[in-house]
Amino acid sequence: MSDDSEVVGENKMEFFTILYLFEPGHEDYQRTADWLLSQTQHRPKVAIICGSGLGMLADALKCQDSFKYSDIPGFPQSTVKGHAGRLVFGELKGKTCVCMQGRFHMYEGHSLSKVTFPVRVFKLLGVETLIVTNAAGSLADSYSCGDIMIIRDHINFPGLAGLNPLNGPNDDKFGPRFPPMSGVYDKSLRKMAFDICKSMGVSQYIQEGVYCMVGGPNFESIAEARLLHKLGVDAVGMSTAPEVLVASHCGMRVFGLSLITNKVVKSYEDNESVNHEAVLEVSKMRSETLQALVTELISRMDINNNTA
Ligand SMILES: O=P(O)(O)O[C@@H]1C[C@H](O)[C@@H](CO)O1
Ligand code: HPA
Repeated sequence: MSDDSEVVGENKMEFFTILYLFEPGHEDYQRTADWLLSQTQHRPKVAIICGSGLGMLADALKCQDSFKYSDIPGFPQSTVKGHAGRLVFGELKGKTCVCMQGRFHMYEGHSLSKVTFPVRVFKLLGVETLIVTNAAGSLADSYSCGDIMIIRDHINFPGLAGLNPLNGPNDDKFGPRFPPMSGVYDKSLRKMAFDICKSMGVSQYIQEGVYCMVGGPNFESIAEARLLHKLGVDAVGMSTAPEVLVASHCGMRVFGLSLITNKVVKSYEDNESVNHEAVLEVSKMRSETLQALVTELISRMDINNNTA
């Protein structure tokens, strides 16, 4: 007969085992991918995830096939303003792409496997490169509102605290149990983006730095902002790291951009405060530059395009 502590331990295991039964399995991702493949002739090699207010990135796609998230079997729903909730397939300078107009955030109540569900579906569609974009607040003193930060690396705060989309049984068909996270943001794509910005004449507001994901939905307190600043964070937001993690786990190449929509308040003397409307307003301000940058980056990418 086991003592009480052993019984508690056993129950705990059972709880987590039951919990993971409700997580998507390989057949769920496959079902969604098969449905999409049956609805469009496009066979994308590049996927773009649009951050808050950045859905216009999809407007550049030609010969579009577009699907509301609510019509896609297994897809979660967007609930945040500035995230339209549409998946758009199309051609960009001869390269086939799929673009998420709206992403899923943990604070909306989605589990991290739901937040990252589309990324694994993209993998099954044949996507090899993921471009992530987000709206973020800056901690770096040298950054200004409207700057575009090429993401060099990230700090995944929820991940460090044990909230990880790869928790639970590992699906070896996607990737290894213990994936490395160093060098995830592709160096050659980052260099290419810098070169493009130079030729576009916009280098003065291009930065490169470290993005930090926090859980949200609240913006940071001043003490939290100071902590992040001390940790070397350049920009903070509420997304991106889980998507990048899952993309890298299944072998995708990753490139990321943060649009600096606000400076995070770090001083008790500062009476400014941020709000979502202001974030969306600044996103609009840089939409053309971001679209031109992403379009040129994709057009220069070495992609083996095969259309169905
Ligand atoms: O989807 P992203 O990361 O661009 O959205 C940011 C973070 C919050 O969802 C929202 C705050 O305004 O914008
Ligand atoms: N903090 C967190 N997320 C954000 C911010 C911010 O200041 N701005 C846009 N998304």
